[in-house]
Amino acid sequence: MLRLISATPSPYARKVRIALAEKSIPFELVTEVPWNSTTQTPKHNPLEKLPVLIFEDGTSAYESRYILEVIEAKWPEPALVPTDTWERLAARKVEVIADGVCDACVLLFWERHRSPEQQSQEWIARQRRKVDGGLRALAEIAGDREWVVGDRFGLADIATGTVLRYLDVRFPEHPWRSQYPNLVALSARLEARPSFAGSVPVPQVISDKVV
Ligand SMILES: N[C@@H](CCC(=O)N[C@@H](CS(=O)(=O)O)C(=O)NCC(=O)O)C(=O)O
Repeated sequence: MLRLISATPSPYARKVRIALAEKSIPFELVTEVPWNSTTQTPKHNPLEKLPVLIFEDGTSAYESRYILEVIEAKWPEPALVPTDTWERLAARKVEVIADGVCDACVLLFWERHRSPEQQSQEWIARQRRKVDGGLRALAEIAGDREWVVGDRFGLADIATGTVLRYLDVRFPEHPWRSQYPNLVALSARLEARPSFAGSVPVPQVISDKVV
């Protein structure tokens, strides 16, 4: 059985969970805390990050963007990336922006885990700028169209939907809902899909000291 190492808050893992669900690919969800010493992730990814997709032969794929490319190659229908080269590249650019906002949220989250005197306000401000800039770009790209890129649901919607809901977990005070009504409407449409409803992110308990 195909296995996916995931974590309950992970937006990167949620992209993969949604893609597998949208393609009706059966898999075992292995939920863990990659920040605890009990994690199995390093056995399958030398970079020690989840998500990790583990195939029946024991080989693994890691880095969500790469995992999604592998899934698209192995199970092409229904397609989640446009066939047109430039539309496909537009969708991948949306994923770059969305992942970049998630990356900034992760850095912000850990900076805030440091003792107040250790926290760098400059570093926090820098990450917040990346979140604000990325959301602004996503709002401009999405506009008021039904789908973020092209004329059907796909990768760009998965990436955008997952980062928006991830903010509720890691950056709940961010005012994106008042800033971007178009993203609020898009998020509501996407979260109504069974693949999204079945993978809503929630915080996890981290027992080890990480920073
Ligand atoms: N670029 C990676 C990021 C993955 C990532 O940062 N995963 C986190 C967990 S979560 O933030 O997504 O919940 C992790 O495993 N971190 C462990 C580590 O960085 O050592 C991807 O897209 O897969």
